[in-house]
Amino acid sequence: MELNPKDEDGEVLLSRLTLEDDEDAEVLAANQVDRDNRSVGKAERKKIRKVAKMKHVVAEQAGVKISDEPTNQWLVVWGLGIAFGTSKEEIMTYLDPRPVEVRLLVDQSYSFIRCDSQLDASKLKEKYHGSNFSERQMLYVGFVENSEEIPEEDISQILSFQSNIPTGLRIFGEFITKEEEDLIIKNLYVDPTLVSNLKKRTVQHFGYEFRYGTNDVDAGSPLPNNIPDYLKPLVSKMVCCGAFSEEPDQLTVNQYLPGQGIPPHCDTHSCFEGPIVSLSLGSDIVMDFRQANSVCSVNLAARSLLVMGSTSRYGCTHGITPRTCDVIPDKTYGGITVQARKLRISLTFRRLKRGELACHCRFPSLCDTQNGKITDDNASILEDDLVHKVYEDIADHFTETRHKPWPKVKEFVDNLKPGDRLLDVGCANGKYFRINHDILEVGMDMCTGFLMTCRANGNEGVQANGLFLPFKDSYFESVISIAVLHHISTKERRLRFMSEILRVMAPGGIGLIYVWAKDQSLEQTQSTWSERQRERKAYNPPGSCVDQVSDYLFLPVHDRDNEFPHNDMLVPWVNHQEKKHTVHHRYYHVFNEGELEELITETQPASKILDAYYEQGNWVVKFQKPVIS
Ligand SMILES: O=C(O)CCC(=O)C(=O)O
Ligand SMILES: [Fe+2]
Repeated sequence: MELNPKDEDGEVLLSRLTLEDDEDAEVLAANQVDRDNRSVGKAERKKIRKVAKMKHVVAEQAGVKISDEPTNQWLVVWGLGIAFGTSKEEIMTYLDPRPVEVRLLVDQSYSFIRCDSQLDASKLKEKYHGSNFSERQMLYVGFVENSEEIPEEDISQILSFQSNIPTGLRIFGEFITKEEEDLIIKNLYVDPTLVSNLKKRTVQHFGYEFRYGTNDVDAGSPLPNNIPDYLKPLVSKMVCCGAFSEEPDQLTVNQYLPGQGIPPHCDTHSCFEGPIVSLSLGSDIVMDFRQANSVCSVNLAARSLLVMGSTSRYGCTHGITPRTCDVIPDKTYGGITVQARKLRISLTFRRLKRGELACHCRFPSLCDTQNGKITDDNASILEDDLVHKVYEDIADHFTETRHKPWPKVKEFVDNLKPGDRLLDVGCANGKYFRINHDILEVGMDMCTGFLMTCRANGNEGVQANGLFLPFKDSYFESVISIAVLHHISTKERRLRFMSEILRVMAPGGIGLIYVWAKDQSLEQTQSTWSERQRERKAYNPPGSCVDQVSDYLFLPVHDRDNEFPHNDMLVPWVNHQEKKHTVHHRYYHVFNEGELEELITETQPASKILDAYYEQGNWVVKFQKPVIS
C-alpha cells in the first residue's frame, strides 16, 4: 500500500494541487523553456519543470527563495519530507556528506538541510539533484538564498506526547522477539466468516465478540473459538509480568492498514475486570488517551505490550486517528519526525467480569454502571435542554445555513396530487413549502425562531411537539419529517412520534422520514485533499469527549472528524454568528441500518415500506399507511 497518493513521478498530490490552483509565472516560464529547448533531452526538461515547481511551492508555502547557485550551508531537498513519510533519521543517514541539521515541515514533500559547509552543500546538490531516493521518489535539490526565513519546526504537533500521562498506563517495549512476532502473524488464520470488515479496519474475535458501538460483549453468547493455543505462551508471559492477575478469556484482533484507525472509546466498565492489554505487531502507531480537556499521545512500537489500568482504563478514552503517518518527537535529533505507518495487527486481551458487575470507579462519566441511562423520566428534560432550547438559540444561524431542499424530498413533494394535504413535522424554516403549488401545506415545529421565518414567508406554521400532534385523525394525505426523529431520545418516544404521524395520516397516505445514520460514510467519495485535511484536523481533537446532561447523566460529544462511536451522542453546533463562536450541544440518536424501517413497521397500524435507502449520511424510509387498519 502506498504511503501517500502520488502521481507518476512520485510527486505528492497535495503539492501538485497547490501548484495547479494558481498557475505560477515560473512554471509558465519553465514550459516556455521546454518549448524553446526542444533539443534538450526529455529527462532534462522534466528536471527543469520540477525545479520551477519546487521554487514556486517553497517560496509560496515557506517564504524561502531557492537559487541555482551556491549560497550558504542550507539546501532544500524536494522528495524527502513528512508528506513522503521520510523520517529525520532516514534523511540523516541517507545523505552523504551527512548533514548537521534537518528541518521538517508538517505535510510538506520537502525538507531543509543544513550542511557542515558550503562545499558540502554543493557536493550534496551535485550528487542528489535529479536522483532516485526510491523507485517512486525522485529528489530535487536547490540552494537556499534567505536561510534566515527557513521556518522553525512546528513543535505544537508533539505537545501531547509524554504530557498528562494517565496513571495505570504501562508500555513494555520489545515484549516479544521479532521471530515470535512473525510466528504470531503467520498463525493468525483469518477465517473470512468470522471477520467483520469495519469500515476503518478488519476485526476478528475469540472467546466473545467485542461489540463496537456498545464497547461490550454478550457474556451469554460465547464464540465457538477460544483464544488459540499458539498464544498460550504469550498469555502466560502476560500473567508472569503482572499485566493480568488471571488469564484473559477474550481476544480481539484488529488489523489496520495505513490510513485506518479506531474512534476514541472506553471499553465498558461493567464487562471486564482488571486491565485491558494490547500487543502491537507489524507497525508502530500513535494512540491517544483523552481525559476531560487533555490529550496524551503515546507511541506504540511494534512488539510492545500496552497495559491500560486504573485511570488510563476507566477515566480515559483511547483511540487511533486514521492517518498514514504519525508526527512524533525525534528522540535523537530533537524537534519532530515522521513515522510512516505499515500494516499493524493488534491483539487486545480482556477478562470478562464474573459475579458482581457494578463498577465503583471515580469516573462516572465513562462508567456504564454509574452513568444514568436515558429514561422516560429524564428524556423530556433532555430534549427540552438539548434540542428545543438549543434550536431556539441557534435558529437564526441555522436558517442561514439551510436553504437548499434535498432533491429527493423535493421530488416527493412535487409528486403529490393536486388538493393533497401535506404535513411537515419539524418544518424548521419551511424550506419544503411552495415547491408544489397545488397542495395544502401545514408545518409544525417547537422552535419559535423557525416558525417566525416560516410564517414571514407566508406559510402555515403551528407550534407543537411531534409527540402530541394537534391535528385530527386521518387528515393528511402525506407527511414528511426531515431530520427530526433523531432528536427523540428513547425508543418508546420514537414509537410514539411515529404513531402520531400515522394517526394523522389518511389511510393509504404516504410518508417520508429522514434520520441521521450512525455510519456517516457509506457512499463516501472523499477526495485525497479532504482526506488529508481531515487527517490534519484530527491532530488537534477537541479536548472534551463527554458532557454532563444532568447530575447523573453524561453523554459523549461527537468529534466530527471521527465516526459516531455510540448511538446517543451530543453533536456540537458552532455558532459563527456570535462574536465568541459559541458551541451548543444538540442531542442526537443516530440510527443503525434497518432501525428506522423496524420502528416504522413496529408502529401500529403497520405500514408498508415503499422505499428505504441511504443518502449522504441519512437513512431514509418512504412508507404507506394501510388502507384498512
Ligand atoms: O489496536 C489497539 O491497540 C487497541 C484496540 C482497541 O482499543 C479495542 O479493540 O478496543
Ligand atoms: Fe479499546
